[in-house]
Amino acid sequence: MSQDPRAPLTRYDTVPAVSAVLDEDEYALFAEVGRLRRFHAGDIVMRRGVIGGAMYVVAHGAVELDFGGEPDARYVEACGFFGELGLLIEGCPDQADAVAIVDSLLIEVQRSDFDQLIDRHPGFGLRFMQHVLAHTVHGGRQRIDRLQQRHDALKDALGDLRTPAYTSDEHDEFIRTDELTGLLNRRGLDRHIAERRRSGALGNLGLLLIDCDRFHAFNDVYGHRVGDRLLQGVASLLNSAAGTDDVACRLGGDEFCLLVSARDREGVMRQADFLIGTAHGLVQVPQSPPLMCTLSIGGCLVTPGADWNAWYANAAAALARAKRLGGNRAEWSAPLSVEG
Ligand SMILES: Nc1nc2c(ncn2[C@@H]2O[C@H](COP(=O)(O)OP(=O)(O)OP(=O)(O)O)[C@@H](O)[C@H]2O)c(=O)[nH]1
Repeated sequence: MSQDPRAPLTRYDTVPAVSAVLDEDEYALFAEVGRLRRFHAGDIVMRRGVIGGAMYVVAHGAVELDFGGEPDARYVEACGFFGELGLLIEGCPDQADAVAIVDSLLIEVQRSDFDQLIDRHPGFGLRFMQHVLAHTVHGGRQRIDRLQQRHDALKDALGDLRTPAYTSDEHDEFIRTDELTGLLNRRGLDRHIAERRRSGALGNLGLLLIDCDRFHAFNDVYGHRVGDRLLQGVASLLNSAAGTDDVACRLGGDEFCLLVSARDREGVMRQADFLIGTAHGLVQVPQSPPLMCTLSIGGCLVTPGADWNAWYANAAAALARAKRLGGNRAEWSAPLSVEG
């Protein structure tokens, strides 16, 4: 059935949406012809390069799309759709790997379902194709912008290489900084402690050793990239808790530390409780993938006469206790007897 171009406007003739999210009417029509399919977290929904011919609409849950060669994956949540090109263009391979990142319910729409839909609602077919086209063009434009930015960054980097532009200060900062989080790395922390020791500023200091709870499982469920984002979130949390003289560091993997100005156990543990409480609060925010995981913390006072290895061992003993007790808590270690 073809539509008279002079026909009055229907509700499908409005300006097409740019994002790959269906409005209420579109969603209802796909739900009418599609088939509900359940996917568990980690299940593959479609593979890049495979000729699939089906489109999916997220009814509940979330799916990660990896287009390959793009720095960031795209997340599709309720009412979002993907796989539409495979549906609309016969023989067109799917453009992305799609993986359910939580248990999800998807509406699968085969080409025969879509044909049925067009027969029943011809105006809808036109409107949906406009929507897909607008989204594809917009996505293409974004991709071009990103390529342009990458090109500019590479050009700058090349320029920097030609002129040995790194000052020794910049080089110094580079080797002291953790690339993922921007916090100090172990080398940076060692230098910081050595400087403080030289200037006699190791007194009234506490050490918090901070570790993410069950991070291995988090990576398994949500993927390494989402795990990276969570580590960046932990770093932001530490930065926001750190006072002007405090220093946050990523020791490696999912282990961090915070050197805090504090005279006694109360001062150190106040900071630890703030971190535990804030992380726990963020975990409660319904968000997929989650913003945060719970933390475990071991705290102790820094004894200036001892060295990093002794402080670390002291805080690590408290951290191990916090983990044994189920995580999401801070434990304390009594000060070492060595005095400087
Ligand atoms: N995403 C991401 N994961 C990392 C990175 N560095 C280390 N990991 C992962 O962090 C996980 C650390 O897990 P574990 O130390 O075994 O402990 P856990 O699962 O947090 O368990 P508990 O500490 O006992 O609660 C490992 O699976 C590492 O692969 C990183 O830079 N990014």
